[in-house]
Amino acid sequence: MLPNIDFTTTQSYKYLADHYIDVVSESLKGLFDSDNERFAKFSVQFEDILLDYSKNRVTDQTIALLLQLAKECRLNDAIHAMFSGEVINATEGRPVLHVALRNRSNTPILVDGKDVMPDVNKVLQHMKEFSEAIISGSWKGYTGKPITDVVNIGIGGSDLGPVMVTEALKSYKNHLNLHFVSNVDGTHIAETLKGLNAETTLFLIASKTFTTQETMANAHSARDWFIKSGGKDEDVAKHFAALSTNADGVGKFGIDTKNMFEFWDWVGGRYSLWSAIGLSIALSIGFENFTELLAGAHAMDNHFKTAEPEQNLPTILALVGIWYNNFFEAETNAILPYDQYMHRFAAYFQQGDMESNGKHVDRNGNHVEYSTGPIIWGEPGTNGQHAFYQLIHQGTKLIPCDFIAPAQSHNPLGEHHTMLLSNFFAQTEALMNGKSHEEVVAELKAAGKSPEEIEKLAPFKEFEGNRPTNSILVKKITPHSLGSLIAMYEHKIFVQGIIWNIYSFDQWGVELGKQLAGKILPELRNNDEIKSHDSSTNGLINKYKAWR
Ligand SMILES: O=P(O)(O)OC[C@H]1O[C@@H](O)[C@@H](O)[C@@H](O)[C@@H]1O
Repeated sequence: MLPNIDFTTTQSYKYLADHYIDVVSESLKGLFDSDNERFAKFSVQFEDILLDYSKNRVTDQTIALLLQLAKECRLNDAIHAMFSGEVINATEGRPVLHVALRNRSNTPILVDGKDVMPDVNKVLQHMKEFSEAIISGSWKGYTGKPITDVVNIGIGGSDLGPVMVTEALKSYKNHLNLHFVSNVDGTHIAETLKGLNAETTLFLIASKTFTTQETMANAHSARDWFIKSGGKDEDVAKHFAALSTNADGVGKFGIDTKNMFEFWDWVGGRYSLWSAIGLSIALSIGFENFTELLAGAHAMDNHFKTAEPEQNLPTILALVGIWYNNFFEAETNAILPYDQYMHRFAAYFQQGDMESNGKHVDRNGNHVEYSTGPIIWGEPGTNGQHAFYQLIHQGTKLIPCDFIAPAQSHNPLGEHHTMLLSNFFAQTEALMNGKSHEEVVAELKAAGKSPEEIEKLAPFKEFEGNRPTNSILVKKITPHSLGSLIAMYEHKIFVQGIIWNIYSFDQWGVELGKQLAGKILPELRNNDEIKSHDSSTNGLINKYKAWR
């Protein structure tokens, strides 16, 4: 059982609310000036990942109170409940065990009294054999040629993780060309299939439920294309594999169950890249590297489970996030990787975080009276600097940012990486220090501006500063460190969900739109005038019918 505590009724919450009044008037610059030990105090390292959270609007007391909050919300009990396979996804009646998928120590994890590890290992073995056969070319297509292209068809959690990881680890990639089709917009599959040869293409139909409209539509179109290109029904087995929990659905689609890679209902879609859903990753970077990704995540799991809260990276990140979300009333959290390979990292955690903690009902079914999950967004640096950083620096909104950068580049080209990192360091410093009126005046004076011009221009050139950031410096983005980094954010989301007393592992909020689309679809199949909806929806549908 998860604890069930309204965090706003805890003693630490009340202290934090009072304490906030003091901290809000403090400047980060001042906090650094008055404490030489600030970096040493407010940074933690786990393996090759350094989290520096010193550029946050926190004091010793803030951190102490936040840690007390975690304690009062019985975070440790919640962690124990997850890792021991309790049914913590109560609205779906399931345990939450993505940690079992990467449990490299193989210690038994029980669901309904049965150890899940033998099944986990069996699927991993299947993934190993299959990926090795495809990569080596010993697996042949229907005309005897080796596979050159792999198309993963899936959406949401069955797409975002594999896309993000295969991009982030592109420098580990082998000769196979990877493609991802997610959108039901026919353009996505049509454009992808354009350059492909059916004889050498492998489709992975990735869907936990094997009922998702988009994925099923794309899978059928892929099958039609395959048959039209010359493949026969009996050749489908050589070119289609399924990654799913739904064996019946897979069978009905016509995929040989020998080519089905199973996972289980205790794996949430947005936590499934560690499961069979990761097959495209294993194909792209090889099974050894895939297991390194799992090992990195497992190492972070152990850290999360055992490290003291004040040394615990996911816990610290979560608590600092709560400080901004619930006291400063920050609405968003930007994730800004200074690594081009990680360009889908923020998009990945948009689902990871927002589908998990975008909930307004607590674990008792009551409407919460506090803010829950933040809006997650971001793009890689330095691109973002030339796009939206203006608002982060000088806008009216407080945007806590996570800056992530590798110390070592996979492409050490001239001075590029040094330049990239100089921006990484400069941005967090600039956001913290800002630029005072005096500094702006001195600068304008030095540039030869008149006193009138200086007076006019100065306000526009000033930066208030005091804008908080986390810096996450990683030695190098490897399968191992990336695994740890992803798991760190996953557990951050978990901790926040525990404190907000919400269920982080269901996603009922995606259902209503699906239901309505199902109702509207048949209405679009004829040319009758539609009157059954509100005037806006009727008007739009009828105009669409007139224009199509
Ligand atoms: O993997 P399948 O079952 O196709 O689901 C794909 C996605 O569907 C969405 O509606 C959400 O429920 C996601 O959590 C899920 O990842």
